Amino acid sequence: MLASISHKGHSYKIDFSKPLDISISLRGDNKNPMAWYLQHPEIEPVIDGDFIEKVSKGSSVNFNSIWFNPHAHATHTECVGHISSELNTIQQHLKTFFFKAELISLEPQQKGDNLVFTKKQISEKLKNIDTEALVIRTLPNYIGKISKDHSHTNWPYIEEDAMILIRELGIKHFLTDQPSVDKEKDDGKLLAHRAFWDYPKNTRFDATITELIYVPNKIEDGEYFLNLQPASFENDAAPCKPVLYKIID
Ligand SMILES: N[C@@H](CC(=O)c1ccccc1NC=O)C(=O)O
Repeated sequence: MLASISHKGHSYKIDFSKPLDISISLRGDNKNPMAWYLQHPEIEPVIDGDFIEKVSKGSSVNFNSIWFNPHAHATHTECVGHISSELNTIQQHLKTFFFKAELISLEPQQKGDNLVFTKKQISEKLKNIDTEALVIRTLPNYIGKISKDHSHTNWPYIEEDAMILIRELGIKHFLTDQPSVDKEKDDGKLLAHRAFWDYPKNTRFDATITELIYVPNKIEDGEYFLNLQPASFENDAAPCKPVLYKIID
């Protein structure tokens, strides 16, 4: 299914039959990725007395309850509600779901004990400074990311001035394969989150950060259309299925 898109004075073609899924599927065992010191999600049948709501146990339906945390377990999209004292939900603030996007792959730089993405790296690699969404794939990229336990790993993070650049370029949606854009243990500073949303000075309520994506190696760096589709949760964050579409011409 081909679609022709007119966007900011340019014409593009994409093929809806060729989605490039950059989400991680959620599962109820320890092959699920984990962060923030939680154990894995649970997907378990409802139990009513002696009766287990599972077809293989005599029920007419499979009827599972699911326990998970969007920030720790799922590809998830968050809004400023993640760091604000007042309630701001992804359902309230994200109102459109298609964006022009650029995917770049970056190897974080060692600075002392930390691995960081710098302003220089991003400004050198980014081709389209007009992009609405920026997707960063961390190098090295490997399939183990879809079941990694990130807790206590001090993952690579975005330096504050790099995030200020991203905001100043007008990029509204930022996607990363790390559990956070910030350093794991930062005494609550959350410098990149605050810089991205410009919170509390000039808050960008419609801007989002999507974490714990996985971008398979077969997807090349470049420009795409992005369908960013978080589930309809009245919460700061919701599980999300971001999908890229290659631009055909
Ligand atoms: N980096 C913060 C902690 C933090 O961001 C956090 C801690 C526990 C559970 C979730 C967290 N952030 C989730 O996005 C700190 O060290 O205070």
